[in-house]
Amino acid sequence: MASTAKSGLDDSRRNLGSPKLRGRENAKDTLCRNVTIYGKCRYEDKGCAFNHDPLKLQNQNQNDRKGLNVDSPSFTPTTLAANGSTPKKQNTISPKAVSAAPFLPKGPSSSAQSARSDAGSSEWSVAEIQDFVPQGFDGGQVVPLQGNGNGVLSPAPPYDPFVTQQSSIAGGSAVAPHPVPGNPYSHDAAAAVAASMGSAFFAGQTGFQQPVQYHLYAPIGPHSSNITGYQRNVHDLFLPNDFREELQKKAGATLQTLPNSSLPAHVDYFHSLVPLDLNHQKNAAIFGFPSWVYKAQSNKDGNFYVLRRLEGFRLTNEKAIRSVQAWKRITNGSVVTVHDAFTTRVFQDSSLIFVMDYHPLSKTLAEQHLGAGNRYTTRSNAHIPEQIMWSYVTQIASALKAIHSSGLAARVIDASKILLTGKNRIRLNACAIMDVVQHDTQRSIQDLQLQDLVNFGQLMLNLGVSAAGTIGSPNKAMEHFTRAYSPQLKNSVFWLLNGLQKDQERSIDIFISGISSQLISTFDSALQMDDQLTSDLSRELENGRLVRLMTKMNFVNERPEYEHDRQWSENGERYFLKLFRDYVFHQVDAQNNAVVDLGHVLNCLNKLDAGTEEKVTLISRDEQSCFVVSYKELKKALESSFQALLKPARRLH
Ligand SMILES: Nc1ncnc2c1ncn2[C@@H]1O[C@H](COP(=O)(O)OP(=O)(O)OP(=O)(O)O)[C@@H](O)[C@H]1O
Repeated sequence: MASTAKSGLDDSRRNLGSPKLRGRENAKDTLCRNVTIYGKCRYEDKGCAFNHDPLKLQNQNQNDRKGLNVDSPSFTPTTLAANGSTPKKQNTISPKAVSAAPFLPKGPSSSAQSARSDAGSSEWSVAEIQDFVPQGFDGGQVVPLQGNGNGVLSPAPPYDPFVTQQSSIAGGSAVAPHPVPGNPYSHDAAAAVAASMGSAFFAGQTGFQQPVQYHLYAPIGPHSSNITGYQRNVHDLFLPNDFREELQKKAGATLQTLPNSSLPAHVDYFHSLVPLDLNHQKNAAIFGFPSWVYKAQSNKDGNFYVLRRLEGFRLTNEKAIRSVQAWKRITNGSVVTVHDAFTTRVFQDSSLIFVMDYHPLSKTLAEQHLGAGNRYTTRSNAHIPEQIMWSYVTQIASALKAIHSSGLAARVIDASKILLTGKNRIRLNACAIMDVVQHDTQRSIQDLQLQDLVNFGQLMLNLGVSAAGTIGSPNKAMEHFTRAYSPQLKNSVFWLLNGLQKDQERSIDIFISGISSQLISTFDSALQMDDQLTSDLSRELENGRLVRLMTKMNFVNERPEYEHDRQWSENGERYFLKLFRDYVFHQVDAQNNAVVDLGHVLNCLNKLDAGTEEKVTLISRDEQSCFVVSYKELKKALESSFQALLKPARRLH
């Protein structure tokens, strides 16, 4: 870190956002952005005023900085008292009297060890904070994230994070594949890091070392589109839009409330009931009692559940409701989990309530494919493709396998009681209910399980012929199904439909063995989906890290309670952090327009998080002071300031 007053200002300021001084006369000192992004500039010989030789520019920058860098002899940081007392306050910021310099300037060769011991002597000690020690990585794998990170302005229009993918690609994205001088993400930097750590790192393979090199964006595959680095854009850094939208809508639905509702305020340990039924006409065809479905929040854990109410049910046998215990143990991806069951009189009748998992914005298969309800389905039923039929078959088979092997039977396999909770993701929704309401059935469990298989076949048949409208006889339906689907699917469904014939042994296990080849392909689709989600998740991982970093910065910057405490806000580490905040977020272009460049922000924050040796020139708002600090020093400053906040006893007053 170095500071200087006006003397060396003009040279260093060229790289920063002062509109007054960043005119075209300085363009020769600025690397042309076309060179950065495309490797060359078409207008190099046609009057482009910017610099086209990165090497020359780098040398020149190094020469320029000699008078204004961490090695500047004029810089003498005032060390703080060894006993940790408050350092003396200074009236002005001058290179000789800047009062809070906890870290001594380091050359690139200084070791992490010595940096720690130096820092340890001051009030702002960060001895407990580990220096960033870069670990080896394959720089060739990394697509560098590089916006306008060095503060250089170029003739290209500023990067607009809100542009669409196509226009961003055409106009040059904020993400460029070419390494720039001093870029820690480049292959060269990686090689230098590896070299500085010695060959032992590679030869010895000492294993994974901490802290990890976690500031690099390593795109996690598989990558379906074959695009090159410069075509990547800001959308690649976040969840895909449609996925994000889906999650946000689901979150919105989960939090939806119903003001002035006539429903009871509390049902046992639940409150905030919102009805999910689409129609007011209830039929009792399935359970023998009219049923109502509500979303509700639990008092116990704050989570949202679905309450299915069976109106007018009178519990006569305690054992009946205890049968739900066995259902609570069924955890299967294709079954809506049952949590509890109880009776209540808060609806002014005797009602039986089942507590189930809530899956926001789900529809029933009947609503999706059979035209039931009118909220979602306005068009005629579409033919369900064979792949989707197999996906449904696989999921229901999986659900039945879990249920039957627990000695239970689903008893209701009906399109209106199967939930579609995501793209082609279905779950059996009415489990456990029949075991309570028809507890004293005379049918054996084997019989009920065989009936499950028949109901399963009937459901698939109904779904398969839904596009053909009402088909009179079962034979006609089978004919239609035979024409519409492959022999393997037809045979599987017909095998299920014959379930009650005693000519051969039947069970869900036998059925599953029969469709094993389809299971494998559905399993593969599920794995691919899993890969896709992992890849999407990894993008948010980096964003989460940067949010934490920005939170830290904002905790430290410009705290109102320290407004008049010069030790805190206008001197030393906090002052650099404040200027750094301006450097990251508040730059303006030559026309005094705000630079809205997400690439620049991410670039700076990642370098800060990694604590790179790269230096950045910070200028005060009144343009009276200028500092050259490395990201490593900024990182230390941020950490020590944050640690100081966490230790009230050590605060300066
Ligand atoms: N566990 C759940 N999570 C989220 N939504 C659910 C859940 N269970 C049911 N729903 C929704 O509640 C609504 C009503 O469900 P219900 O099972 O009563 O279907 P229905 O079409 O009204 O059938 P019926 O005419 O037999 O009552 C459906 O839109 C369904 O998507």
